[in-house]
Amino acid sequence: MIYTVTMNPSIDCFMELSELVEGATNRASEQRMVPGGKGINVSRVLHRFDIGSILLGFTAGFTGAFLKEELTAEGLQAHFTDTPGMTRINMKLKTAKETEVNGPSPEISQDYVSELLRKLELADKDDLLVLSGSLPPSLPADTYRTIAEKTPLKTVVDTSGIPLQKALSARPYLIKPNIDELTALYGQESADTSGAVLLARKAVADGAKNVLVSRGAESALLVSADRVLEAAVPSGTIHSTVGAGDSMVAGFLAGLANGHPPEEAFRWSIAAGSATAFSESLCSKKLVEELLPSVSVNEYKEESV
Ligand SMILES: Nc1ncnc2c1ncn2[C@@H]1O[C@H](COP(=O)(O)OP(=O)(O)O)[C@@H](O)[C@H]1O
Ligand SMILES: O=P(O)(O)OC[C@H]1O[C@](O)(COP(=O)(O)O)[C@@H](O)[C@@H]1O
Repeated sequence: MIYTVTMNPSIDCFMELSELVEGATNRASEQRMVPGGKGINVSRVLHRFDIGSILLGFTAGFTGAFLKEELTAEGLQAHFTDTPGMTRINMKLKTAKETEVNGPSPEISQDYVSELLRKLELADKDDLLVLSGSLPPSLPADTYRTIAEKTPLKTVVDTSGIPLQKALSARPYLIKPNIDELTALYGQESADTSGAVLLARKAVADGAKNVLVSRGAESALLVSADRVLEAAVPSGTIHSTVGAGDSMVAGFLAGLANGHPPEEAFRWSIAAGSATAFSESLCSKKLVEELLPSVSVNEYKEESV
């Protein structure tokens, strides 16, 4: 079984408008509200691949109730813990560009993390744990590391900044930084492909078994102690990149769950990320399957590192 943890879920409220004028009343032509948050998106995509997961994390208020209703109606196992406050709303504004305003997290006390750990005690040692998204600021920055260290489960961590840096020492099976998150992790402004490989290798030296680096339309890398793989990303028309990174995590896990080795799971990951970027919402299995043949993976040339 796969457990996904979303400590700071959201309702993602998508609005389309021709332009966004600061300081004016803007009117949207379209509006759509969907469950959001990184672990939740991973579970929603896995479900499209007929892979079950248990969704853990914290929900609050009527927005939290909406989340649980929607996810349950979709056939997902939403086992969230209710907390005081209000699950946030994240605005996703689509003009010619994508602008995001993510709401603040409710305050979550340490007691709720203890309750989450109790729920994880039910997991089997062969289960997989996905810790995804930002941490509520009321929790210590090493919360993911603490959870990963307290469970015997193989762990995937998809977060950024200090929580990611701290989680590395818990030796996660996989981390999935985008290029900005990877460069920020090591205090750099930017990195080209060889720079990204160097930084991903640092992350491996610091504890990650596999580092899946997404670089938007440019390429993606899968770096582990013994090899570096690079893949080109399919081209297509972008509808919304919200959830594309989460779809990569889900695609990778779906590939593994279907018995494929990591290099093939890497292909699934890119096909899923791009399928979401080319869709209005999260990817369909059908589009992922259509894109798969166009994703080729190569060993990264060592001499150019
Ligand atoms: N312009 C694009 N064209 C094709 N695929 C894209 C594009 N932007 C994103 N993707 C897909 O989404 C994945 C994740 O995108 P990226 O922006 O790097 O990560 P994140 O969503 O985590 O910030 C990419 O690896 C790729 O598969
Ligand atoms: O927890 P964070 O970092 O604020 O991110 C939450 C947001 O990220 C998403 O999970 C999408 O993430 P990606 O685009 O990186 O896949 C949204 O659903 C959500 O609004």
